[in-house]
Amino acid sequence: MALMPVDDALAAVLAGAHGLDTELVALEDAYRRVLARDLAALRTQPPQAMSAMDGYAVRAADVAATPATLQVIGEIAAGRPATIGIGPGEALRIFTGGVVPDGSDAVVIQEDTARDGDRVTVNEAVRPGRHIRPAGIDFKEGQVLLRQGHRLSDRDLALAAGMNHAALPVHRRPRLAMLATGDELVMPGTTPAPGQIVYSNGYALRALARAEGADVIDLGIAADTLEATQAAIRQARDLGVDLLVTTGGASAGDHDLVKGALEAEGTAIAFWKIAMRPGKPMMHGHLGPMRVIGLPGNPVSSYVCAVLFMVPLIRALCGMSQPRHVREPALLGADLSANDQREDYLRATLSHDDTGRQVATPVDSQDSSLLARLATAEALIVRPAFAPAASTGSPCVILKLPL
Ligand SMILES: Nc1nc2c(c(=O)[nH]1)N[C@H]1C(S)=C(S)[C@@H](COP(=O)(O)OP(=O)(O)OC[C@H]3O[C@@H](n4cnc5c(N)ncnc54)[C@H](O)[C@@H]3O)O[C@H]1N2
Ligand code: MOO
Repeated sequence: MALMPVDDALAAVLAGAHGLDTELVALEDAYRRVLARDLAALRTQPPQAMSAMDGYAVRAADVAATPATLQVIGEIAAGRPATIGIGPGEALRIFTGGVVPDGSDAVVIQEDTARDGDRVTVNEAVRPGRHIRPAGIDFKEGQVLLRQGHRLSDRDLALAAGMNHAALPVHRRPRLAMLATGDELVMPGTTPAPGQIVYSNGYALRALARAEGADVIDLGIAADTLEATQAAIRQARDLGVDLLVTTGGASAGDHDLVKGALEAEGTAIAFWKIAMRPGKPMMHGHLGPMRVIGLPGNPVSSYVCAVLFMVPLIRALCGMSQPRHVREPALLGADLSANDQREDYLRATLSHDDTGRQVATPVDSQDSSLLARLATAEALIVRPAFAPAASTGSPCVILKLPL
């Protein structure tokens, strides 16, 4: 198969991927979940005009000339509206959040008054409306404030609460199974024998998948045999997961068995090998309703491919209306040579120049096995295929990595 352009590969991965079933979750559990329908306010906020300050509810006309002395006829606290209104020459003591009484059109802050028994002298004039939050200034009943396909931020939860929703309709989390391959892999904390490698990829990938909203099942490490790899693939299928992510065994060597094992289990491979660096041997397919992403084994390759393909796919299955990454402009912090036919994703650190513009500087080695450089990187510089040489300070496009 020919190398597939990155854009085409992403389109293939996202084809037909939509939000999964809808479930109702308590507001407390809805952080970063994706709304399954538009959300309208169940109430008007504030429901009545309210004072923004502690002071006195007055008629602005009564205090147009100062000092003006008014009769204090009662008190209003938040949650305890007055049963009376004010007439000419009258004021009501009011506290922040108190409902502005009938007859009043302004609030004078207490710092601008002098109280003497049941009389108050106002020393500063106020214009009508001063320190009053009109009814509905935040939002009105029926107003749609949060849209289907939107991932809920912390502020959105407060807004939804203010709208009087105790539970929210969201798409269920995609279920993702992660399978590593490689006889050479041993778990962190053990003593590797000569030639063995500590298993690392899965820790980043599972954290990334969970942060994007997936429920992740770890299928561990399959031995480098077709039987073991096929058995693990069947296990994922039988678990009914939405997405199987494999790492390693994706390229052309005698021990790279993932594609063959997937095909032997009946997976329809949509593509294998992408015109990108790192990550060329990535593959994607469907085994019945289960989607499969086969990531390369090199730690950087697996991570970059996961960011570029697994993350948008999880977002789409979570129901996000805009699952793709947002790219940003930056300036190059180093000279780059001309690129070849593979779109390049260079690990880079970020800084700012003295005018505040973002500068992306590639880390000193781009080898796809280098975990330490990957951990230092804050962004990927995206270089199109056949991009000409570019010098320090010239514009580039970046994709920020998760913090
Ligand atoms: N003749 C060719 N050789 C290779 C090609 C090619 O096109 N022709 N492609 C190269 C590229 S590009 C990549 S990327 C790698 C990816 O190969 P695999 O997906 O088959 O990965 P493995 O061989 O299984 O592993 C590569 C490397 O990464 C280590 N690894 C694997 N899994 C993990 C893990 N979970 N944690 C830590 N390290 C892991 C593994 O031990 C190997 O060192 O292929 C090139 N070869
Ligand atoms: O894609 Mo490989 O990741 O170039 O090493």
